Amino acid sequence: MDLRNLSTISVLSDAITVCEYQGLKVLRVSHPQAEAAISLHGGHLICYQPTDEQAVIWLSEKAEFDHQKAIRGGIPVCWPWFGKAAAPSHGFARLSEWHLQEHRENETGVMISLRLEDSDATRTLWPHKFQNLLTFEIGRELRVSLTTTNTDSHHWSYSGALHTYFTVADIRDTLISGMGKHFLDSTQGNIACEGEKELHFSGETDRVYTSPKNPITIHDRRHQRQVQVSNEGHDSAVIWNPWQALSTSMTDMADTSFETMVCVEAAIHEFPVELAPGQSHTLSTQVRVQRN
Ligand SMILES: O=P(O)(O)OC[C@H]1O[C@H](O)[C@H](O)[C@@H](O)[C@@H]1O
Repeated sequence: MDLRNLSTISVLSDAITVCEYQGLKVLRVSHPQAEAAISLHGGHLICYQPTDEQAVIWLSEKAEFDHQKAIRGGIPVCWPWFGKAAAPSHGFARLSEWHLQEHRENETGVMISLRLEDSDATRTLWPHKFQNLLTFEIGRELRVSLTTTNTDSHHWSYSGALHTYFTVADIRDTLISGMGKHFLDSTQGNIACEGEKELHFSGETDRVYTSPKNPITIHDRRHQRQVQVSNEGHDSAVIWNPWQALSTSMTDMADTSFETMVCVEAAIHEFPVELAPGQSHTLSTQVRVQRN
């Protein structure tokens, strides 16, 4: 996505502009340390590129910008469940309109916070009151934090993920370390497996790593860089690449675009977080690029 193609609605500050892109409202961040874009539909970060660095976050060239759909790429917020535990898949947060709560900036970067609360529409899908604050800290590094508060009068629990899509030069020349050895293999009916310390890619990969370390490192050998992903408030790391056949079957992915992406997701998967009235929990992911 070329951020210059977004049409300006209003200027919020030196670094933040409210724009329109194919009917969606997008906050464009242009700061000496980094460029980024966040769609209010989904609370979805769709671009992040530190200055003098290649794009870090992957966005499908065929992504559909539509209020009814999730955007393919970026950082979808999967909440209050992960996957097909209920409908819609990955929960309703990535399909909801988020609201700007707060923004700040200084010489190191920009902070933007978005808010999503329960409504009649969310309560028909999930009968609980909540408040979600989603905070983006954008600079040389990226940090995304989802703080969930139970605003209801009864306990409830949730799961989910910050489902980050990373750009790589070539998935066949990429390896991942730090995700631990134990995983559930979604391509084989979620059987428990033990893998190697490094993950190489040669086919569809859809794994829930259940004892991940910090950081998980994406070794992008052709870009001659390492992307370090440090997660908090999670219990698992999901690693996903759909490979050729699945990419071809998806209307919002080009046939070969699996070659330039990999998802490393901070997930609450194994142990749903239970919150008493008034309690909060934060799930976060931090992304740092290091040159070889
Ligand atoms: O197509 P979506 O609903 O966005 O899901 C995309 C992918 O998300 C996760 O990584 C899951 O582990 C995959 O099984 C799923 O295919």
